[in-house]
Amino acid sequence: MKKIAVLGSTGSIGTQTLEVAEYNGDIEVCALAAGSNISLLEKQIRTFRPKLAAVWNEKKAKELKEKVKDLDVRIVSGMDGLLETAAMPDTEILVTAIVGMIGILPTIEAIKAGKDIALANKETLVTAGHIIMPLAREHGVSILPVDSEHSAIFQSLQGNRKKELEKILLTASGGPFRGKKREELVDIQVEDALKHPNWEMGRKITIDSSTMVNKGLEVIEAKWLFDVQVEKIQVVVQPQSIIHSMVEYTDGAVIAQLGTPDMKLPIQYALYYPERRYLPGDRLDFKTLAQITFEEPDMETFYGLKLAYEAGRKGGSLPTVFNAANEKAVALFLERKIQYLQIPEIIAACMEQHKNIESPTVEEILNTEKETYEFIKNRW
Ligand SMILES: NC(=O)C1=CN([C@@H]2O[C@H](COP(=O)(O)OP(=O)(O)OC[C@H]3O[C@@H](n4cnc5c(N)ncnc54)[C@H](OP(=O)(O)O)[C@@H]3O)[C@@H](O)[C@H]2O)C=CC1
Ligand SMILES: CC(=O)[C@@H](O)[C@H](O)COP(=O)(O)O
Ligand SMILES: [Mn+2]
Repeated sequence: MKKIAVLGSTGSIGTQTLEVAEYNGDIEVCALAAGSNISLLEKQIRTFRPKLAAVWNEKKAKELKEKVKDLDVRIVSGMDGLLETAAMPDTEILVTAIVGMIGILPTIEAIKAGKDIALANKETLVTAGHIIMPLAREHGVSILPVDSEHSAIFQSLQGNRKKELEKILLTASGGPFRGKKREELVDIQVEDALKHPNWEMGRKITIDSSTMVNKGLEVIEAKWLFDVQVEKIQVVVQPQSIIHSMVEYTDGAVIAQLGTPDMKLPIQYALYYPERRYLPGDRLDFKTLAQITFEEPDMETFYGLKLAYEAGRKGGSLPTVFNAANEKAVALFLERKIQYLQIPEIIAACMEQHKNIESPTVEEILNTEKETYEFIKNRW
C-alpha cells in the first residue's frame, strides 16, 4: 500500500486525487485536510477512513468531530492541524492540493518529515521556491509536479540529460478571453471569467487562467522545479489544451506530452512515478482530431504574464508580492468588490511600491504577504 495525505481534499485536485486512490485500490489515505466543506470531508472520512482530518475553521472542526464520533479519526484545526496532517507519521507522499500560499508552512513541515511532495499548490513554489527546493534536496525527498504543464515537462525530460535542455515551451490555453483586447474586458463579470474553455478547476485558478496570471505563476513554478532561468521558458498559446507542454533540446529536437485535458493523469503519474499505470478515460483520436494550433501570448492585454516574468527574473520577495497581490485581487473580484481589469492593476501597483528582499526567509515571505494585503486594503 502506498500511503498518502491530502491537503485540500475537498477541492478539484483533492477530489480527483481521491478518485485516483479509489480506482487503484492500493493507496492508503492516512490524513485529509480541508478548509470548510465538512459535509464532503465527512463523506471522504467515511470512505477512506483516515486516522487524522484537519479543518481550517475551528467551529467547523468541532461540528465535524461531532458528526464522526463513531469513527476512529482525530479532528484537528487551524495551522497546527495542517502541519500535523503534513507530517503525519507513516505517510510517504503529501499531495498539496490546497490553494494559495498558505501551503508554504505545511509543505516545509512535510519535507522536514521526509515526505515526498506531489505538488499542485504552485503558489508555494512561486513564493518560496528558493527555500523549498534546497530543503527537499537536503532531506532527500522528491517534489513531483502535479500541475499539468509541469508534469508534461517532467515527462518530456525523462531519459534525457538536463544539461542538453535548450528551453521549455510552456503551453497556455489563452483562457476564455483569448483574442480580446483590454478595452473589451472592461465589463467582464465573475461568471464570464469562470468559464474556462477546456478545464474544470477551482475558482481561483480559473480566474488566474482568464488573466493569464496562472501562466505567469507557472513560469516561476517551472523555474524552480526544473532549475532554469525564466528567459529559457517560452509561453506558447495552444488553445485546445492537447499539448500539455514541450521541451526543446540543444539539437533542436522538441519533445512534448499530449493527452485529453484530464488532471487524473498527472496526479496518478506523480503518485506512482516512475511507474505508468492504466487510467480509464478518453484517448486522443488522431483520425478525428480537428486541429492543434499555436499562437503567441498577448502580453499587452494580459500583462499579468509580463509582470510574472519580471517577478521571476528579479526574484527575491517580488514573486511573493506578485502572488499575494493576485490572491487578494482575485478574492476581491470574486466578491464583486473590484472590476476585472483591476486585478493586473493591483498586482502592478503592489510590485511598483515594493522594496525587494534578495533571499527572503519564510518569516519575511509571510511579512511581505501581510504588507501587500495592507497596501491593497488601504487603497482598494
Ligand atoms: N484544479 C486544477 O485542475 C489545477 C489546480 N492546480 C493548483 O492546485 C491547487 C488547488 O487548486 P484547486 O483544486 O483548483 O482549488 P479548489 O478551490 O478546488 O480547492 C482548494 C482546496 O483547498 C482547501 N483549502 C482552502 N483554504 C484552506 C485552508 N486554509 N486550510 C485547509 N484547506 C484549505 C479547500 O477546502 P474547502 O473547499 O473545504 O474550503 C479545497 O479543498 C492550486 O494551487 C491550483 O493552482 C494546478 C493545476 C491544475
Ligand atoms: C490544468 C492545469 O494545469 C491548469 O493550470 C491549466 O493549465 C489552466 O489552463 P491555462 O492557464 O493554460 O488556461
Ligand atoms: Mn497548469
